[in-house]
Amino acid sequence: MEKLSNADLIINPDGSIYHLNLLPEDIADTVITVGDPDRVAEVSKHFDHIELKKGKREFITHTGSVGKNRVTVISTGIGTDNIDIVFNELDALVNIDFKERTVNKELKSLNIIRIGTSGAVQPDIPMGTILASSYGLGFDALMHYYEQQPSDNEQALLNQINQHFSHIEGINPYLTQASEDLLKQFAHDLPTGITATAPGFYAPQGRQVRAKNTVNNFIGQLNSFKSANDRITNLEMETAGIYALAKTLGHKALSINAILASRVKFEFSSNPNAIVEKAIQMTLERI
Ligand SMILES: O=P(O)(O)O[C@H]1O[C@H](CO)[C@@H](O)[C@H]1O
Ligand SMILES: O=c1cc[nH]c(=O)[nH]1
Repeated sequence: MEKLSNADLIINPDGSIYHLNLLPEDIADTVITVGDPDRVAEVSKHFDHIELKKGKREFITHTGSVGKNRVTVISTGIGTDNIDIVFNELDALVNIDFKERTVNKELKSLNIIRIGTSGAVQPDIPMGTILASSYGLGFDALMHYYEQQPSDNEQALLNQINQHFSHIEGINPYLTQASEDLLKQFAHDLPTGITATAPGFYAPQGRQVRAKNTVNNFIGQLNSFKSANDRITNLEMETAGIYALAKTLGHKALSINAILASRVKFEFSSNPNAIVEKAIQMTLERI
């Protein structure tokens, strides 16, 4: 079996993976990802027991238990460039033999749930809503570097989306569906919709402060997309990369969004922590 080189798979002298600073035994099969490193403790404060706290850069990890379930919570930082690092390294921890530098014969599939913050682009989704992403729609470039095999359903929906956005130069989105199993377990009673993942917070999410935007009324262009059963509900910066890389690597993923902003009503929450806390409690109760 082909060995992975020292430059492709970087293992620290203590046997941990390069950026996450974790050993294979440090992570559970259920992994919660959050963007903000400070949110890791906000999740693990609800654990019945914490067995491990580690970190490096923006990647903070706590592993512990919720009832009988072992759970890891890890921060990704902001953006799909960080998702590239976190997901490849989480996968390496469970699917690569670090001593032999070879891929394991039997591959493990993790259950990965993001608890993130997001802005709504539809007028009927108010601030404070907890919403699950039925699909992740990536306006960033991450997945153009990986081979993908969209399902017929994903390809058909992406074709309609491409047509809708065809007049905007330089946009070439990718689309991946949520894990149906995780949707059933965590989000059967939540509103759902397509989550658009942007490669930035300001102009890439239609915000204008001082620098001038090239795309006019991006929010209007997002919320006017309609197919038979699907519409774009919200904007953030990681979900599409998470769904696409998880699928590529054989893991299940679901994104739970705490809606902090209504982009159509020009509102941003004055108490974002309360909305995030609601999303955390709801997710942990369903593990
Ligand atoms: O609160 P998190 O999980 O970081 O998610 C959202 O908040 C950040 C921007 O403020 C981006 O990472 C976006 O995806
Ligand atoms: O509007 C928002 C709110 C949170 N996170 C984002 O990326 N966008």
